[in-house]
Amino acid sequence: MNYRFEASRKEVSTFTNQELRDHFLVENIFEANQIHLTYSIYDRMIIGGAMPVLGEIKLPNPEKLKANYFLERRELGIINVGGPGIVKADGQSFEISKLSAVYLGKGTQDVSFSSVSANEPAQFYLLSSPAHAIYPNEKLDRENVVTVNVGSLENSNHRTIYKYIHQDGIQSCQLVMGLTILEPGSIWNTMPAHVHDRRMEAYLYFDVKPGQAVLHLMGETKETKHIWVQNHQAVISPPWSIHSGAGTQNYSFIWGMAGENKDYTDMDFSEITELR
Ligand SMILES: O=C[C@H](O)[C@@H](O)CC(=O)C(=O)O
Ligand SMILES: [Zn+2]
Repeated sequence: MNYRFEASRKEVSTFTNQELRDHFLVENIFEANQIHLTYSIYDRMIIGGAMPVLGEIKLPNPEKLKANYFLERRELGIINVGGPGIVKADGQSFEISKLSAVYLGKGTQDVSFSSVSANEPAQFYLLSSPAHAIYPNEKLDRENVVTVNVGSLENSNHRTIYKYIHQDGIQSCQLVMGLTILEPGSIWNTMPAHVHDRRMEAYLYFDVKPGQAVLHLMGETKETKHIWVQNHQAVISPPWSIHSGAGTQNYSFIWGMAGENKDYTDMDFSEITELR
């Protein structure tokens, strides 16, 4: 498991492109038959991916957690962005196709991942935050997810927000998770930009078409920075940072947060004309 420590606002404002990438970009999420995990010190979120091709892969118990098992003091949100796959949790089996999700609560001991077909491997995106209470393990199929249609083609930000784990959805201790799909011709996510000092956020960009990329924006409103992000790469957003992006074409991304509250609408917006 990789570690990503904090960087101050002042420090970030002086970062070179490479330093910015080293701190905030997670390049390796999905690798055949592997689980990759990155531990961010921001709200102690673990960001990762599991891509089983042949057989099962187990959720490990990284030494750094000093736990008896991964979910001893944590909860886990899983969204599949690949082919149909199976999540096994203490003997219970959840089959999920693309864009369906599973929540696993604190106390779940044995977790493993497999694909229905090696020709179309599942790609499970993983987000885990510390948990103090047990909430039931649950699956949510894509067709049952609460959606909100926002933005407009005129503003190049027409998109649908799918909310999975949040105040009024799957219950969790602090994890909030969902995804956003941009319509063809729309490229901007989260514009007007916002911050929520109360929660960190992480993004996984997916369904970025071959040859295309996303310009992810971060930093303070008056000191913005950018990172070019490829398909299936993730970015970590500190609680004080904006998180927004413009693609060279439409794309999708999974967002996830942890912190003070699970209120999706708790955002402090910036005026677009205030951005620097
Ligand atoms: O705090 C919420 C997150 O930043 C995202 O859900 C925003 C988003 O998906 C969008 O506006 O496109
Ligand atoms: Zn946000």
